[in-house]
Order: sequence, then C-alpha cells, then structure tokens
Amino acid sequence: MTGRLIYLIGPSGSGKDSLLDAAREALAARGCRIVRRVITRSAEATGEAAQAVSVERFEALQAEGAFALDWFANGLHYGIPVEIDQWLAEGHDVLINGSRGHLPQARARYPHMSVVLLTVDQAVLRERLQRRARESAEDIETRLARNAQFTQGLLADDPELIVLDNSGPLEQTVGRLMQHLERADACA
Ligand SMILES: Nc1ncnc2c1ncn2[C@@H]1O[C@H](COP(=O)(O)OP(=O)(O)O)[C@@H](O)[C@H]1O
Ligand SMILES: O=P(O)(O)OC[C@H]1O[C@H](OP(=O)(O)OP(=O)(O)O)[C@H](O)[C@@H]1O
Repeated sequence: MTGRLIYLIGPSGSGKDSLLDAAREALAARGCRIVRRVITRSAEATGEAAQAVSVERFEALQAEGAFALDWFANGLHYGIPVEIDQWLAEGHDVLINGSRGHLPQARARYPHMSVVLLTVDQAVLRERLQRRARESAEDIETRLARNAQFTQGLLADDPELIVLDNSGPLEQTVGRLMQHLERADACA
C-alpha cells in the first residue's frame, strides 16, 4: 500500500512551520511522517525543522539525487530528501512544507498528492513576519509582494485544494488539519 503525500503551502509567515510543530505528536500518533527540509539558510534561522547547508553542499546533494523535490525561492535553495519515496512506498503518509511556486512540478511527480493551503489575513501576516523578525524589513516586503502572484490562481488551478485559515489560534488550525486528514482518510 502506498502512502499519501500531503503538500502544505501558504505565504511566508502564515504558520506552516508552527503548524507542523504543533501537530507533530498528533501526526506521529497517526503514523504520518514530517520530513526535515534541507535549506541554504543559516543554522540559527533554520531551527529543528530544517537542515542548514551551504549552496555548494546543496548542489552536490542535488547532483547525487538526494532530493525528491527541490526549488529556489526567496533567494534560498530548498530540498525535500528523497527518503520520502521510501516512506511512501512503505505505506506511510508524509507531510511536507512545500512551495506554491513549485506546485506544478510537485503535482507532476506526485499526481495523487493532497494540497493544503494555509491562509492568513494580509494585515495579520505582515504583523507576524515583523514579530518573527527573521528577515530584514525589505525582505519581509518582498515576501508579502510574492503572495500577490499566487492568491488568485491556486484555487482555480486545483479545485480539490484544502484551505485552512490560520488567522485564529494555532490550536484551532491543528484541530482542523487533523479533522481534514481523518476525512481524507490520510495518516490512518
Ligand atoms: N495561529 C497563530 N497565531 C499567532 N501567531 C502565529 C500563529 N501561527 C504562527 N504564528 C507565528 O507567526 C510567525 C510565522 O510563523 P511560521 O510558522 O514561521 O510561518 P511559516 O513557516 O509559514 O513561514 C511565527 O512567529 C509564529 O510564532
Ligand atoms: O513558493 P512559495 O510558496 O512562496 O514558497 C517558497 C518557499 O518559502 C517557504 O519557505 P520558508 O520556510 O523559507 O519560508 P517561510 O518559513 O518564511 O514561509 C516555503 O516553504 C517555500 O520553501
């Protein structure tokens, strides 16, 4: 039996990492795995949810075929380790922190993946990015501007997309994510 890939997307600052962290135990209890991304960001800024590497190391890993999916966005390289294919083949569902820009390529490789879009009001988003204080003010504006190109097209392109609003308390969003996975019979 093959597991299902759940591709979590949403604007920078919408809460993807927070949601994955908060739902980690509940997901593990349902046999759903979360993969650790490889990112060319500093170790301090990647945290536990990602492995920080240099651009040279990233390119070497890419050349070795170490990534199932990889993309470049916000001036950074992101890689999803190829071990997810083994997990899926073993029947585990796998949740990944994906990219809206890379959605067509991800869909081409995993046609049956389920896409979950995390949304947040734009004003709340700006506030959260500023409070997180990971990027410079200029980079925050660039990330907010990047959203504009995605907001319209996503739903039209993928009518089965699941939309989760994270403008309220995180626990509520965790609850909704778990409800969706139950309904979708994923991570069972
Ligand atoms: N539901 C929420 N309510 C309040 N703050 C939140 C919520 N979800 C996330 N945050 C905060 O918003 C900021 C961005 O969240 P993060 O998980 O880093 O987003 P992303 O991974 O999508 O960029 C963080 O400072 C996080 O603590
Ligand atoms: O095509 P997009 O949907 O804009 O996504 C581009 C990248 O930005 C996010 O990563 P990252 O963790 O660096 O950003 P964030 O934590 O600030 O969201 C997301 O997870 C993608 O890797």
